[in-house]
Amino acid sequence: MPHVNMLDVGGLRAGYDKLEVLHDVDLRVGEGRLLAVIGANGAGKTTLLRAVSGLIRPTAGRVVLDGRELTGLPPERIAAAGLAHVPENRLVFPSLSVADNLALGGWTRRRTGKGAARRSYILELFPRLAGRLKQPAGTLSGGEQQMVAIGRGLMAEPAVLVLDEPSLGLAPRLVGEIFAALGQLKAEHRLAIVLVEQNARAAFRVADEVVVLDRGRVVTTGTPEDLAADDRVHAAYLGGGYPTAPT
Ligand SMILES: Nc1ncnc2c1ncn2[C@@H]1O[C@H](COP(=O)(O)OP(=O)(O)OP(=O)(O)O)[C@@H](O)[C@H]1O
Repeated sequence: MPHVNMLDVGGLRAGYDKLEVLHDVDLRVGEGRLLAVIGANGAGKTTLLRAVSGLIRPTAGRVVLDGRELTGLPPERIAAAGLAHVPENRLVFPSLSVADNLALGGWTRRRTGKGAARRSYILELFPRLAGRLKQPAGTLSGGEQQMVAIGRGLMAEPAVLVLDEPSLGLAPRLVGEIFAALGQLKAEHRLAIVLVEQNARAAFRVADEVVVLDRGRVVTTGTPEDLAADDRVHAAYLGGGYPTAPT
């Protein structure tokens, strides 16, 4: 069955002042699919997510969400069109409770009256947060803060979720819980997900497709199985030990 492209990025160029960081980047993500973007430090992964979500303005190319062209729109318009961006460093409002952090994420959808239902599905996804709703978000562990940051993005009922290094600095168990939630979001809620990750091994386990970014260009793309069988990708990003055939 063909996958509907929820996010279609083509010929994207973007950077900072006169520095072009992304040169002609293409990527597509279908409904219910997860695309992992991997690459060395400075490859342009964060810049790519910023350009897609409108935090920086592309100088060329297109960003199309569910058939609607959003290129060059400000970030709040892109968010309202259905794209949630969970940036690096799990930004939560530290003095606000978990419940208030989540409620802020649902602000743009407050008139739908479905806030309570959305919150309970986020608590099913991240059961650790259920007993901590009143706790100030700044007192949570790093992994729990990451869950709040993702939950806040989900409160806006996005069709596309883009995440920047959600595993950074977290214990393996928490990484496992977060990646399991991403698997659930794509399978059960049909979200299209773009996951930028340094932890390529974890990303390969949950991805349907992987893009390798190198100095602002897509150099390889394929399924995790195909890429794990590519010696150069394996040596550069997986560091050996990844099972190239399902066991
Ligand atoms: N605000 C900025 N102003 C100027 N240059 C920037 C800015 N942010 C990033 N860059 C430059 O853009 C390039 C790509 O950075 P980016 O953060 O997108 O890479 P990355 O792949 O996400 O790296 P990392 O894995 O280290 O987070 C780098 O050369 C970086 O120095």
